[in-house]
Amino acid sequence: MANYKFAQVPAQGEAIQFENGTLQVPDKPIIPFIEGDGTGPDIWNASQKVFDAAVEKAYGGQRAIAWMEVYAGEKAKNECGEWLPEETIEAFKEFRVGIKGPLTTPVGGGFRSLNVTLRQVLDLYACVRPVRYFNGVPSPVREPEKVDMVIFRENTEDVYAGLEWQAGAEDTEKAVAFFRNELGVKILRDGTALGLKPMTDFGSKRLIRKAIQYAIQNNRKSVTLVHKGNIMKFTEGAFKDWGYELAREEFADQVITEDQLWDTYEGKVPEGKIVLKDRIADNMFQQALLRPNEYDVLASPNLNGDYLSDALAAQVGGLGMAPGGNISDQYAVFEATHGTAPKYAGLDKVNPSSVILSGVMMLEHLGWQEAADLIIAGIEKSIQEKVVTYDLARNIEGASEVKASEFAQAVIERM
Ligand SMILES: NC(=O)C1=CN([C@@H]2O[C@H](COP(=O)(O)OP(=O)(O)OC[C@H]3O[C@@H](n4cnc5c(N)ncnc54)[C@H](OP(=O)(O)O)[C@@H]3O)[C@@H](O)[C@H]2O)C=CC1
Ligand SMILES: O=C(O)CCC(=O)C(=O)O
Ligand SMILES: [Mg+2]
Repeated sequence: MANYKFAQVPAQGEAIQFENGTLQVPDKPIIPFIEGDGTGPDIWNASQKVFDAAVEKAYGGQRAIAWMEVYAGEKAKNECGEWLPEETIEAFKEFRVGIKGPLTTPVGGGFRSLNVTLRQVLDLYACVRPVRYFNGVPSPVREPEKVDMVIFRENTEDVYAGLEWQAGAEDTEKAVAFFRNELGVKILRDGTALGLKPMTDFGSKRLIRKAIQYAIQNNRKSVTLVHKGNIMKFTEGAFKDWGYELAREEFADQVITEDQLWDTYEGKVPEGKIVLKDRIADNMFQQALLRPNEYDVLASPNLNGDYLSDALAAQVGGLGMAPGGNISDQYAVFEATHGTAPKYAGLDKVNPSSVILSGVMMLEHLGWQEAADLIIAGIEKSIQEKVVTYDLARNIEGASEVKASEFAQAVIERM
């Protein structure tokens, strides 16, 4: 076991193991969690109660989560003297499955995103963000029930990797000189800033593989590659090409392309096949609004996936309803799609459903489906009875607006 200086390892729990490619989950797994910055503590406190109540109700004490707080962000800076102690990363490795609240990232300077760092150092290569509609949630679109998509966003590469050089810095000038003199790039202005957009077949294919496997295992209809390959030909265009190549190499029996669908199958999807499509990203944003029922699993490079996540979340009620998980073959750290929503920090106000639903994904990942189902039932009933937080209440007539903690209690009472 790693040597923990700040975190306390719970005495009554065991580590999840990974054997022969699968998780071995004990009845009392130790699950590390990061509370998060801003609204993080409010949401976490509400969510944790829901998880414990659901597990208790589903398994009558035979199973329980042994929570282990680990530190990152402002709390870590205050209590451990650093933003992301090494032991936090060690804990997510040692215990394999964890959950986190949002962490603040300064804009335009300061430290790099701790969220992105965690994804990179743990190599959590797939950011999985399901977008589904709960009956009764107010939405800006006419038929939100048609939205049922799962975003698989590449999580380790692309401009999101944070490889940037500041305007005027010595290294930047060297790089600019290299591009001008060695590669003949004429259009770089003096004083330019630079960023790199690294993308590989390895990184793209493992993400697209996970998306296709998910589609097969969950009887989904299609996987759409979302790219800007007309403009960024060798990065985003290659993402698309690598996706089709992967489908040919590894999923020839299960996947047909959209061209094959029309050329060979006259538009009728053969039983048991998944259609692989691609859309240029700007078009995809309007397709998602106008024809959401034609889209199902989406696979995209990192930045497109970031934008798509918030845009699609809006269609089903907003970021308060948007869960996610960062998943690799061995490790997983679940987290909501949204950030710290700082203006609401400490008000016990924002919607904890995002983190509660991220916990549902975590329980499903552990194979604890019964507990996950109880939570979904509790959320559905609370919303049907119009017991909701401010974000939904502001657009539901006759709603009872409750605080984050009260919403969690309402879910527990309705499980
Ligand atoms: N994974 C992570 O940890 C992430 C961290 N961040 C970081 O968070 C910080 C703030 O980012 P910002 O751009 O303001 O984006 P946020 O996602 O934090 O908030 C944007 C808006 O979304 C709504 N919202 C967010 N969460 C909830 C919720 N739980 N319930 C209801 N509504 C919600 C609020 O809308 P309204 O104002 O309409 O009420 C809020 O003002 C930044 O430092 C950013 O880098 C951002 C994204 C992810
Ligand atoms: O790390 C951050 O601050 C932002 C991350 C983000 O927006 C996301 O992952 O969706
Ligand atoms: Mg985002």
